[in-house]
Amino acid sequence: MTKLSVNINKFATLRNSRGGDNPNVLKAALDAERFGADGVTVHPRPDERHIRYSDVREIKKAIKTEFNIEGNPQEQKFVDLVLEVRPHQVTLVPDALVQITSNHGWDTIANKDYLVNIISVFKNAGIRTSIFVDPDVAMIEGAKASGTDRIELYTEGYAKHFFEDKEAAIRPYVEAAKVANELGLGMNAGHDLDLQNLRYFVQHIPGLLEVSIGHALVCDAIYLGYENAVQMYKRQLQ
Ligand SMILES: CC(=O)[C@@H](O)[C@H](O)COP(=O)(O)O
Ligand SMILES: NCC(=O)COP(=O)(O)O
Repeated sequence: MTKLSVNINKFATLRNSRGGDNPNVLKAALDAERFGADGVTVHPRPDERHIRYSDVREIKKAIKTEFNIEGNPQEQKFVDLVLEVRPHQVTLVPDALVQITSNHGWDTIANKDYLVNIISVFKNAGIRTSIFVDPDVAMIEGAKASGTDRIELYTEGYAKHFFEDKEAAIRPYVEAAKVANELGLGMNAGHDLDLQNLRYFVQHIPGLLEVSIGHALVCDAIYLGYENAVQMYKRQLQ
């Protein structure tokens, strides 16, 4: 069954908005796993707008399920943090500092040499690697050449068009998944997945190992309760 990794970035957004420690980010991570999540994801951005490097170190000491750290390895301090903390998985995301959120995958062809090198650094440290990619067959093939363990399909395009034409919205992802499975690439997915679009996605993407979900889940938790929200997302994966 596809695993759920809860991205707790937005708990940190709320905490930072008042300069205190409420909500406590470590508690959000531990509660996610207590409520049934299979893992926790954080995305410490260079400006620490939400998750701080100190949060990452604190969570690593206490987490019992899978820890996934996302970020851009072109920031040396991100590489240093990941090698220090050694999470189960690192997900490489090609975000520029100025981006409000992640909005594209790697050009795995243009960045092949760079990705081969940085992926080997993390793999040699015993950390599973995943790279954020668009549902583009050429990029999936390029990901295989990079030596990464997994890809993470960037699902904003699917979410954006889900209600207007879900068959069309899922089509590129089905194609990408077919190639990833043929190449023996592990497959994760994430970005803008929610309670409305998640089940259809999981039903149509064979071999999907993990979804990482944050923004919508935290928004749902405000209205439905955090424990209830985590369990509602888990039920979408059954
Ligand atoms: C890689 C990805 O799609 C998400 O983890 C995204 O990075 C969320 O980042 P924000 O929480 O800063 O929007
Ligand atoms: N990798 C995707 C992720 O961790 C969460 O993305 P979102 O659900 O906050 O859009």
